[in-house]
Amino acid sequence: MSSNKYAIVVAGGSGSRMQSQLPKQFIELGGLPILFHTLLRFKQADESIQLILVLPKAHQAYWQSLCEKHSDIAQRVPHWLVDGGQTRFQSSQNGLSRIEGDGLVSIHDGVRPFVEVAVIQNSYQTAQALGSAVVSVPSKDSVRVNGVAVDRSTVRLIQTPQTFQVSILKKAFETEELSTFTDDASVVEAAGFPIHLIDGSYENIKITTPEDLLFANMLLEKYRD
Ligand SMILES: Nc1ccn([C@@H]2O[C@H](COP(=O)(O)OP(=O)(O)OP(=O)(O)O)[C@@H](O)[C@H]2O)c(=O)n1
Ligand SMILES: C[C@](O)(CO)[C@H](O)COP(=O)(O)O
Repeated sequence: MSSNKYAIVVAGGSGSRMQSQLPKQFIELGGLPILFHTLLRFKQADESIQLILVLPKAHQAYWQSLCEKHSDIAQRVPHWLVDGGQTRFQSSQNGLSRIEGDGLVSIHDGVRPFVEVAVIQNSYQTAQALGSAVVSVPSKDSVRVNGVAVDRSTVRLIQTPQTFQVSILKKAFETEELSTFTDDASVVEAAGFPIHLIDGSYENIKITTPEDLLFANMLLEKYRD
């Protein structure tokens, strides 16, 4: 298998649940837009990772202006810019179309800036060995499906990164989109490939609603030196 490593950072959504004027991926944490924090984590994990950033066309000029404003950081995270799609599935697909040849590709939500470097590294190592690696955590709450209690120990909450052999992910994305495709692992599984779960962490939050920003700022404080 080729040793090329890619990361597709999807930030093509509209962030409607955040109810903020500024698209949520551009909101600043500690003076730096969220997206830069996320991109930096991948370069910290492995400098050889080639970054592909998926952004709506309408946000790209603003992103370029942020790259100029934060040029010292921007030069540490060189990336290809790809147009966002109508859905997350289409955004992943657009990012994937930028990759030629085989290797490993991680797909990660642009709004999960607290992913640990060790988790990213483990995801590439596991995908290298097994074809896929999907980050997950146990549920801390009790769980009911359609009102019926289920054994919580059987439940895993799924995060990103989700890392795959490029050829597997490309084959999986040849399909028509289904409403059940809420992440990339569900696309890969529907194509008949096995999914291997690896441990994530509760700090790897997806910044989705306003209260997530409160927690994000607390996390930032925790790691400030
Ligand atoms: N068409 C889309 C929809 C989502 N995403 C990305 O997928 C990640 C997870 O999605 P979510 O947090 O739901 O973001 P939004 O779709 O932007 O938010 P909302 O559902 O609140 O509108 C985000 O980084 C988002 O930008 C994307 O790249 N393209
Ligand atoms: C991909 C994901 O972050 C895994 O938990 C999640 O499925 C994205 O869901 P969203 O509704 O698009 O935020």
